[in-house]
Amino acid sequence: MNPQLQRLYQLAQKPERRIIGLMSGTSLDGLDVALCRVTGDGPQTRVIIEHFTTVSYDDAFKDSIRAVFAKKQVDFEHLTVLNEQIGRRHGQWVADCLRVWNVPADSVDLVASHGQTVYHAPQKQHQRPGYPNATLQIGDGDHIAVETGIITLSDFRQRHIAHGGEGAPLAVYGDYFVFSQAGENRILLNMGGIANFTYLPGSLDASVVFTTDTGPGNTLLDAYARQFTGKPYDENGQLAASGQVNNALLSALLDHPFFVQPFPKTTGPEVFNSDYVRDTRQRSQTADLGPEDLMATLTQFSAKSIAQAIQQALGNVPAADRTAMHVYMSGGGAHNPVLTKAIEALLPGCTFAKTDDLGIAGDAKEAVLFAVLANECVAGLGTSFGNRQGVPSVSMGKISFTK
Ligand SMILES: Nc1ncnc2c1ncn2[C@@H]1O[C@H](COP(=O)(O)OP(=O)(O)OP(=O)(O)O)[C@@H](O)[C@H]1O
Ligand SMILES: CC(=O)N[C@H]1[C@@H]2OC[C@@H](O2)[C@@H](O)[C@@H]1O[C@H](C)C(=O)O
Repeated sequence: MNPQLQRLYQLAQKPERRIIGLMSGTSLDGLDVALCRVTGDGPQTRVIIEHFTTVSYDDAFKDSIRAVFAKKQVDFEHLTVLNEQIGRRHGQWVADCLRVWNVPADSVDLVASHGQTVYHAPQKQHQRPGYPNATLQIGDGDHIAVETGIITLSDFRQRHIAHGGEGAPLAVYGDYFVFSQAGENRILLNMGGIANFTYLPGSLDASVVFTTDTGPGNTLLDAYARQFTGKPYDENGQLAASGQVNNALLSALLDHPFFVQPFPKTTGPEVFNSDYVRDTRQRSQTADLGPEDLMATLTQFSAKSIAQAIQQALGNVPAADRTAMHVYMSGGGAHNPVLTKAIEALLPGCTFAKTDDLGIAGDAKEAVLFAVLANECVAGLGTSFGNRQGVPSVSMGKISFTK
């Protein structure tokens, strides 16, 4: 037997696994690295984060990704070399982190890598007859395995699609396994570049667990903060706080087919980008809006589309479960008080906290998710989510050996 297969077989039987989860999201801010101790599987999964850091991307690396990111037409050679480059860099950064943390590579069982999404194309969006849902993450896992010397799982989204999903949101699996609480109805709301949420019933019934993207989180805020201030984001929502929401632009922004599509649904910066804002400003005759008012309006747009999606989705939840909904926020948007306060004001029936209050730092949550998915892939017994659309009952991830 290939000794690496033997190693995989052995680590699958361990009572506890040390897994590094990696996430590089749509904000292109950097690589989130979470070293986790994972025990159990499925709803018995327990995670302790031993170390967490974000390795920031330098401007040249960001620009190199932006050259292909969410673009219909790209330089194909650049995309090809970037696939290898991202894999290699991510692997090197993991090796650097392990050195800084003083953790020997051979004490780590697995790396679980999301890679970099470069294009997300659900069928509802691309509308090409005969073509399925599609999504593309690059940063090949073989490089990570070779650079770190650790067996690596990657490319998690494809099996979701092969089983009829849109390849996202995958957060639902980690949310259900790690954050479900008997007797408490929870919404786990993540606000990255794009926002999504998971509904976790206090009954713990996997067959009613629900997930969807809601639309933009920070992606538009970042694009305009970059343009207006030269900084990567609107820190603490300062610029937005100094402006007024323009209702004409807000309603025009909310008038997009994505918001009337049935749940569950996914989207990305392919749809919600500065071209969309520019066209909508022209359509609503708000092209002359100043930076502060535009930021205030875009922040309210994210808040409103998130709150609206939660309200609409909860309409399908049994009335008895709709009460006392506890929302736990995570992702970079949870640091933006203008955004979080707007959401709280729009959902007066809910209580609000952060996933940090449940023991998982909101900035680390998505990296932890991939550690949980890798744990499930090698050691999971399989959890049935019934026939819920968007939550196929499958394991995910592809395996890269180190040699
Ligand atoms: N103090 C802050 N004030 C305002 N916004 C902040 C702050 N800190 C972080 N953010 C926002 O959070 C973003 C990063 O969020 P995060 O890392 O969750 O996104 P991501 O993982 O790339 O996205 P996705 O979940 O869509 O893949 C930043 O680009 C910024 O918009
Ligand atoms: C295709 C893709 O990368 N989608 C991301 C993105 O960022 C947030 C939202 O859109 C979510 O659907 C997804 O990531 C998280 C980790 C998810 O799958 O749950």
